[in-house]
Amino acid sequence: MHTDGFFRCIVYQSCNWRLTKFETRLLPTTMSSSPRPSEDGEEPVSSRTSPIRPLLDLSGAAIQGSREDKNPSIVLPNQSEEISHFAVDLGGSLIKLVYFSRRADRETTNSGNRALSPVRKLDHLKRGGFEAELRRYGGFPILGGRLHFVKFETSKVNDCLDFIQSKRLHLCKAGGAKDGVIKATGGGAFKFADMFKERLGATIDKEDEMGCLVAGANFLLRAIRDEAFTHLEGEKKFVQIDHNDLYPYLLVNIGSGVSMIKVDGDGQYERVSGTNVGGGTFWGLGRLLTKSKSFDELLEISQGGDNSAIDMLVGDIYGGLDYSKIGLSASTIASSFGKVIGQDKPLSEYRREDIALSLLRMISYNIGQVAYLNALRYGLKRIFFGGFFIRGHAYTMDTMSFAIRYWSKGEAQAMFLRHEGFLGALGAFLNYDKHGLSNLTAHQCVERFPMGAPYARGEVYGPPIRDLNGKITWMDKFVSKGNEITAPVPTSYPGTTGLGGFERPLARSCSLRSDASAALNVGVLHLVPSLEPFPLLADIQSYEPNTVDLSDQSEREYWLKILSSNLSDLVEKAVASEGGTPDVIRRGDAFARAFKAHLARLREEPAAYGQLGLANLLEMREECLREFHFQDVYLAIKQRENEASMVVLPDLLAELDSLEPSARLLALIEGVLAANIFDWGSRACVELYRSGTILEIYRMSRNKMRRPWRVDDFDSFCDRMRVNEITGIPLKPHKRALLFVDNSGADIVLGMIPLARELLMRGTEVVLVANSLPTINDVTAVELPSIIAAAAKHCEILRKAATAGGLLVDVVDDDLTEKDQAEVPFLTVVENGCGSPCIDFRQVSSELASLADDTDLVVLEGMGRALHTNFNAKFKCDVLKLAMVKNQRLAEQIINGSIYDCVCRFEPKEQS
Ligand SMILES: Nc1ncnc2c1ncn2[C@@H]1O[C@H](COP(=O)(O)OP(=O)(O)OP(=O)(O)O)[C@@H](O)[C@H]1O
Ligand SMILES: CC(C)(CO)[C@@H](O)C(=O)NCCC(=O)O
Ligand SMILES: [Mn+2]
Repeated sequence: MHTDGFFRCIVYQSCNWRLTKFETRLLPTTMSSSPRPSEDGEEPVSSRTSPIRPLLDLSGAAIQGSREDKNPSIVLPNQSEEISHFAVDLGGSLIKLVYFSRRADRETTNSGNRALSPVRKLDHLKRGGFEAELRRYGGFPILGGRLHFVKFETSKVNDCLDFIQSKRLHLCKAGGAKDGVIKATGGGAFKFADMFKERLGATIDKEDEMGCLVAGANFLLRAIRDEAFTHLEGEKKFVQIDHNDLYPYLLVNIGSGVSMIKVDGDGQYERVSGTNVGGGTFWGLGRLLTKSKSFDELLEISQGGDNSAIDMLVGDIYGGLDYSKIGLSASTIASSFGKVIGQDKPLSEYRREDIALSLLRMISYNIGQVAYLNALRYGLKRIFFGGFFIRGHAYTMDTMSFAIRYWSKGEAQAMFLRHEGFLGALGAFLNYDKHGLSNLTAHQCVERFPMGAPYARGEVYGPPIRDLNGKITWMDKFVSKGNEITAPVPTSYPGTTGLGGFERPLARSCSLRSDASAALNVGVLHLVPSLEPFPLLADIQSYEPNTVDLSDQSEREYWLKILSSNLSDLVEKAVASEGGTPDVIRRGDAFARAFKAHLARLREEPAAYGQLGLANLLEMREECLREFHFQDVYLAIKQRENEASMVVLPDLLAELDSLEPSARLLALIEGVLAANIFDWGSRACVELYRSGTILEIYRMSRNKMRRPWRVDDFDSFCDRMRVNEITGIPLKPHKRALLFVDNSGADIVLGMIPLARELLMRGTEVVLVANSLPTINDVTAVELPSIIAAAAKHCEILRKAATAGGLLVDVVDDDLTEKDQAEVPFLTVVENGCGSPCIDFRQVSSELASLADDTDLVVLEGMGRALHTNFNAKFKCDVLKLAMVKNQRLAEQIINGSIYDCVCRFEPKEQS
């Protein structure tokens, strides 16, 4: 949504249309003022869903309306609403389906505001923005869209075909797919080929199973940040994979049977071993022996088992003693199921729980051991386990990790993959030509965990949901089911003496959830080609956006509690923001349930969605609101505060202009800090608003601005900003400053805009960097131009700079001569690519990234951008971090201070 203007250019370019004719008309970026809700409740439009570089059907495309229009609409009459294609892995036990979707706008409308100046756009294009990108991606455009993961039991292949038909996946030709051809792998690609032809009229294009597994694993390890993890003694740890040091590794895919593949690079692999004792063996034998109805039931009952009732232990043979000479303890399993031979008992006299556990341990240890031997054989240190046998089950993973660690004496490491069972399907999917997906990297992938979609999380729960209403209804059902799910299943640890060949694996968090909730481990993967790492980060490898790591339990609890306690207030505002009708109330309710379910899930399994930081939590809340079509909860508040602040602006500017340069700079920084108090995301501040008007609070806040602030680098900043005492001309003016702005109202109007003006006066080009999508009361890139226009009415400098920057093209500015134009630095606006109050500099809009070259000052304003995230981030240029701390705990933690303390941290570019 947020790069419409750019989008259009790309579309034309990639189709070799002549761009010049429409160029000037099309260039102003326009944005629809808020994210458009999707018609299908399943897929909310996301902040990071950028529509650039899609494969669109442009036949019959036409300009709508008058050609004299500044921003004519383009109609794409033949563009279907959603372009999808898919690939399947038809395995012995399960069918895995990966499908792609994107919601192409039927027409790209031009209503709404301008977020980027045409000048900025031209600039970017001149730099060869998209040409360079196309080159980078080997000439193939990358699709923006979403990848969904779904699985079915192979015995229910008809359900899978129904699903494909209901989603009309087979009718799509995008992604280089040939008419009626489906990429498929696994044995079923052969077995079910006729059935696919009959039911769908589609031909199966068979892809080699091993090649697909490898392609899928390599893609995941490269493109998904928190994909691989270790699991030892109940503890899950995400592993940051160094892409330059990934190969060689051993891939062990535990499906029905097991394949072991030595992987040396992209497309370079060899299947070195396999074993027929695999997932099918566990489930098949388990079902026979325990009468379990489902695979998950079998796993679940194993948790209440004691395998010493079934297994023959070393102690059973050695009269209770260890066989210490060869390093075996009495509790080592000497022979799985061996105890049974001496007991003339029928099956019914054994506990099914005990049988399930014996079986699980037998199979897991065996696979672990064979894997280890193969790793040893080829000198491989890393073993990645895939396949649905793992099922994200803590005990299974612990057992296998234990085996690997034990046998390799700690030399080799077992790692697991979040998309464990989807490797093959993903690999087959990547084989579609020309979608360029294989070139995607982690910064272009954003994983989302939508609630309420019956088939978005790897499982199918019901018929496709067609609209929001259906989704809400489904939410009701999900949550009533979810209540059972999210309550941990009591797990009794058997005080067994019969604990395996190794010490007993301690799977602490091994309460097993039913499918619905466990499946949340796989989200919907949003592919956003227009995201890039911010080039001014000092070191992207070591960059960690989150200041506070929520892996500490009390920390996590604290923030989860804050989010829960703020929820009812938020829902109330959300409902009011959309008119408060009974329908909206229902929607608000569904949002609250969904978000509570997320929180409950995280409480239970903190690593459920990958590594958890506060930024992720806050973003999840915004995403969840968008999922239930809440567009901009604080819109009315933002507008009210903007207007109230604008009234004060002229007096403030006059007051500032009466000061000497250094006193003025201080007043400006004080102003930014004081105005940063207006934060509807902070509970403490919301309490304040109950007792005062905006101006009263602002004045109070200003009066409290006594230096030294808790973090106070003002002197050093002031020094960097020194001016010639006689002429008043800055000694070392910055060339370009990027101001990352925070809240609407006083924050932007009385804080950041005056600071921008000061920089402009000093000859520095200023770019205001704001969010692409609404979040709390933060100002968005779409809203900024009109705020600047209003401010420009009171200020010549702003007016000239904004006109020069192309922000005020609608205002005919007769006073601005060409000479003026050349002299005045630009004031422009750019969106950051985010929809949350925090910023992860590994994933920003390409427009923002393209501005890095000439930037020598970055100003990060506000708690979210400068404290929760990026407080410790290092940049390649001068950086000023300004924020008022509006949370007591955070103040204590990061600045050893207290609530309402201020941070003015200046880190000059390191002189090389
Ligand atoms: N809901 C489930 N139903 C059946 N098996 C399951 C389920 N969940 C996990 N499993 C386990 O996963 C195994 C199947 O894993 P996977 O889908 O990776 O293999 P597959 O592709 O079907 O088999 P193969 O590759 O050998 O043809 C089953 O044998 C079983 O052990
Ligand atoms: C036959 C396949 C490859 C089918 O996915 C798989 O089930 C497997 O690797 N089985 C193990 C066969 C063996 O190597 O003994
Ligand atoms: Mn398989």
